[in-house]
Amino acid sequence: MNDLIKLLQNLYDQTGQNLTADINHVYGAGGGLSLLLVLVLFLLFRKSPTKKLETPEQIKDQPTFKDEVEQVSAEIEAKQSADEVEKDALAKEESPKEEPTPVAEEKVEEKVVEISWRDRLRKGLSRSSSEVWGKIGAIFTGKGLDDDTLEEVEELLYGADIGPTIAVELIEGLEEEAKKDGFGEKEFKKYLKTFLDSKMNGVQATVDSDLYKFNEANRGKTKVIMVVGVNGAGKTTTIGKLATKLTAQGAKVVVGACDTFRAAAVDQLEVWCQRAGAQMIRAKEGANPSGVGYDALQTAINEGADYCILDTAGRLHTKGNLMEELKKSRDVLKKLDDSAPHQTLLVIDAITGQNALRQAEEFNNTLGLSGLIFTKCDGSSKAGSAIGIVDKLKVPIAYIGVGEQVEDLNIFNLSEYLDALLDLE
Ligand SMILES: Nc1nc2c(ncn2[C@@H]2O[C@H](COP(=O)(O)OP(=O)(O)OP(=O)(O)O)[C@@H](O)[C@H]2O)c(=O)[nH]1
Repeated sequence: MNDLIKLLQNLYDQTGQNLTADINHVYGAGGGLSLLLVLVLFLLFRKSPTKKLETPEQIKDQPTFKDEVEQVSAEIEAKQSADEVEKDALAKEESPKEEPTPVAEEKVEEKVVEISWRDRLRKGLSRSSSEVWGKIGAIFTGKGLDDDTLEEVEELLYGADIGPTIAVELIEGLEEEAKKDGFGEKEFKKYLKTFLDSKMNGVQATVDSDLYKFNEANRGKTKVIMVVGVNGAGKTTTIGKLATKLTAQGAKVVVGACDTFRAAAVDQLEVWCQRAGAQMIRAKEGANPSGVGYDALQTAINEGADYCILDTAGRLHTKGNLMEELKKSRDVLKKLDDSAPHQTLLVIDAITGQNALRQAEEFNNTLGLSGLIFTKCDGSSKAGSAIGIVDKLKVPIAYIGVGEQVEDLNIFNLSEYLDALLDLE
């Protein structure tokens, strides 16, 4: 106690207080210190209150210091990654919007089955080939012809739609040929090809090549093609295909929709022209067919088009007034170009058979045809009718159609046609 009194007196002296330390001062200082200690402890306990643990489970579950450290670390990590996400998002917002990376176009393996023209033609003429020419050929067995089989051949040839004149000539020749030893089906077909070729090739050589191939040297010299035929022969479809073939070669094409009777025909033509990239001129209100033809040619000349193709309304060759109207439509073109039309093409549906000759004769008498287009050879066994018309009228076949696609129309090649018709390799 004396030591404490001394310690207190020293403290008074050093701090310059004029006091005398005694036992009461020691008790007072001790009480003050105790109070200070209690206060410190109270504050400490209030800052980190401890939970009152009641059950053994609670005690067991009470997080240890290690747990707390791990939890705090996890919280810090979570906070850091949240900050990073937020930072990234902010950076993205601030940076100019990135264009989405174009997804590489998936290459769809499209199996485009390319069918050659030769195959299309053979397929198209297969009915004529098997139902007509195959049957006739099968009669020739290499053992000559007796009267009965000759009669059978005659009958089939007359029904082959090649026309009676050619049929008679053929039979006369065949009577002689069939006497030769070993004159079988193969020989018959070869003989037939030579015969038909000799009948047609002179006429076929007169087709104007401008119909097939656009000649750059003729750029801007509008070639006028007038397309005529009976209803539904395939005029509009053929014009669509033809326009497509010419524009594909770089030619500028104007098409005149001169069918003022059937609005659907004009709409159908418009679809073809849009696809082909050709300009179509349609009738102004109340216009007549000659007027549309005139307008179309005027446009074609003004715009330096290479071709002006005129689609006329279908008409029966037996209707005199309608045939006269066609003549008027043709003549009005001469006011703009006295050499127009440069081509007048008759579209013939192969199904027509022998009646096609009558049609062709009437149209030829009225307009003077420069070419024929045989359509729908795929749906008929009468594709042979083309032969009789060429021989009789001396008008060549310019194109042949064997289906509804653009690829189904092609230049008429005599040798190819006869090979397909007679099923020769
Ligand atoms: N199978 C087949 N169908 C064809 C061919 N050519 C045209 N057609 C179809 O024949 C139908 C008549 O063809 P269009 O072109 O409208 O005939 P159009 O002569 O213009 O007819 P109109 O305007 O009524 O005189 C259409 O359904 C064509 O798709 C062909 O070569 N083969």
